[in-house]
Amino acid sequence: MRTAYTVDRIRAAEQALMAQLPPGTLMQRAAAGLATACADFLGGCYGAEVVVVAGTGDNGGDALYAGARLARRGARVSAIVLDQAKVHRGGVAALTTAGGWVLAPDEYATAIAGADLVLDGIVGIGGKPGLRPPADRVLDLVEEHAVPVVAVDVPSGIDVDTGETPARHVRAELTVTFGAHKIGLLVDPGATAAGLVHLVDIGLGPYLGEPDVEALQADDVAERLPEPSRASHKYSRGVVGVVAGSEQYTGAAVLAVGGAVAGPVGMVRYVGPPEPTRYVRARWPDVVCGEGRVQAWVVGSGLGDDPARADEVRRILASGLPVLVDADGLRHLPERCEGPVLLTPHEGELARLLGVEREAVTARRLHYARAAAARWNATVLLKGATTVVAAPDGRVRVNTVSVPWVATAGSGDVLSGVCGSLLAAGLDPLEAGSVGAYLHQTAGVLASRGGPITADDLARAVPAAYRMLLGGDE
Ligand SMILES: NC(=O)C1=CN([C@@H]2O[C@H](COP(=O)(O)OP(=O)(O)OC[C@H]3O[C@@H](n4cnc5c(N)ncnc54)[C@H](OP(=O)(O)O)[C@@H]3O)[C@@H](O)[C@H]2O)[C@@H](O)CC1
Ligand SMILES: Nc1ncnc2c1ncn2[C@@H]1O[C@H](COP(=O)(O)OP(=O)(O)O)[C@@H](O)[C@H]1O
Ligand SMILES: [K+]
Repeated sequence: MRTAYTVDRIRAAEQALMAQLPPGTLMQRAAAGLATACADFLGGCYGAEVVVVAGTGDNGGDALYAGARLARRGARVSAIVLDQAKVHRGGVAALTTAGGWVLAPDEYATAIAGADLVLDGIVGIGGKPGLRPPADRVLDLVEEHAVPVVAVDVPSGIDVDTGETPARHVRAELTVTFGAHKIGLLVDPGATAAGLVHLVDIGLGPYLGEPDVEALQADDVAERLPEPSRASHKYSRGVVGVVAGSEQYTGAAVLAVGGAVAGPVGMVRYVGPPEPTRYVRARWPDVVCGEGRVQAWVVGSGLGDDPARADEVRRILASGLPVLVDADGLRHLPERCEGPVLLTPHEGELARLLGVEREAVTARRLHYARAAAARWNATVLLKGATTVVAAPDGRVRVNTVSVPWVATAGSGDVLSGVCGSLLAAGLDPLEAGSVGAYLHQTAGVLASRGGPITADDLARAVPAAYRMLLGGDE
């Protein structure tokens, strides 16, 4: 499990650990891990040109000490000191002792133009969002010359606790973070600004407590994927009912059912009008069409605006059974949901639900997913490159495994079927949403292999992704 914490929790853990260690120990641990990661990134130190950008706090200190280590290993390391009066003095002394040097302002442009790597030590967890002068001017040069950036702890300028980027910020190829992941490294748009994230263990683990945000990894997903036993029969494995598609949107029915049959349930029921029913029957002889007992429902994709279907959605939501509500179904939510409910909006749908602009949701994904979960007393899965799943009790999971080819028409319909199948097999909405999102994107990786895919390809790849995660034969 990848776990992320607020800045306050990380600071508290740091205090507890520091009280037991000689001064400066944690910074040296951080700098050593950072220097090793930079050397790996560069593919060797000797002769590499590295520019350290050091702000006024300990983040600058980490960057300078790492620069000193790289200089000792043969790199040519210079430093841009953003404020001479407040810079970490020990860090500057270590760098110059190791053969590095501090640049004069008229040398910045040439040094950055010739750099193989810029180390962003502008601000870390003590930073407020945005970049003050002269950091912004230095970043102009870095972007102009397209120099790769390794961010120290976090990409400077992001909101570390939320992943929001309300102002100018660094875009890194790699972020080397210390002690624990910060929430803003896992949630977009901060996650995108961070690039790849490498965690350096500095010993905070025993002091961190419960995480604020979690991200499942392959072994966590494998543990959670339901598997039948010798005693299983089709009903004990779970039955999922799908209410999706209409005369106009027949594809939504086929794709949502496609996701459901690819999941762990023993049986799928489809309930819908004649035309989509014909398509579903033709495609899956194993799907039972018509009402009947189920353990969970998937409702909403491609329903259109038929009032009879809206009543059906309301009736299902009032049943107390686990329900996944997607797309058009989201227009028929009660004032507050009862029972286990998983809502799966994309940003536009969540914006409409909450009466805000889509851009606001894009900018504040964690905030609005949490707000909607609290407002409707339901788990909210906000789709996108980093999917956020927020439960009404405050727990949050994000899915950071993704492939952009999955952003294709009908892909969300497949996701609804996959997550609904997991709900019917007994997972609670937070588990079903987070496991389903991981499974769906893993199917995308397998189906795509670097090229375009259709939603149908995605559904067909879900069983292979399931098998791979369980450690079965390829
Ligand atoms: N936690 C841990 O376990 C460990 C932490 N370690 C390291 O310490 C880092 C935290 O260091 P930190 O507390 O000194 O704060 P830091 O992030 O350097 O920035 C504060 C300074 O920046 C300034 N400033 C603020 N906003 C700004 C902006 N937008 N643009 C420009 N400047 C801005 C702010 O100025 P002020 O607002 O006070 O005027 C203040 O002077 C942490 O990220 C990690 O790298 C490791 O060494 C070891 C283990
Ligand atoms: N950039 C991206 N990278 C990976 N997956 C993405 C990206 N953007 C969207 N997705 C995924 O694609 C699916 C799109 O769903 P949705 O917006 O409902 O589309 P549709 O309504 O056409 O089915 C979701 O699972 C979402 O998480
Ligand atoms: K930084």
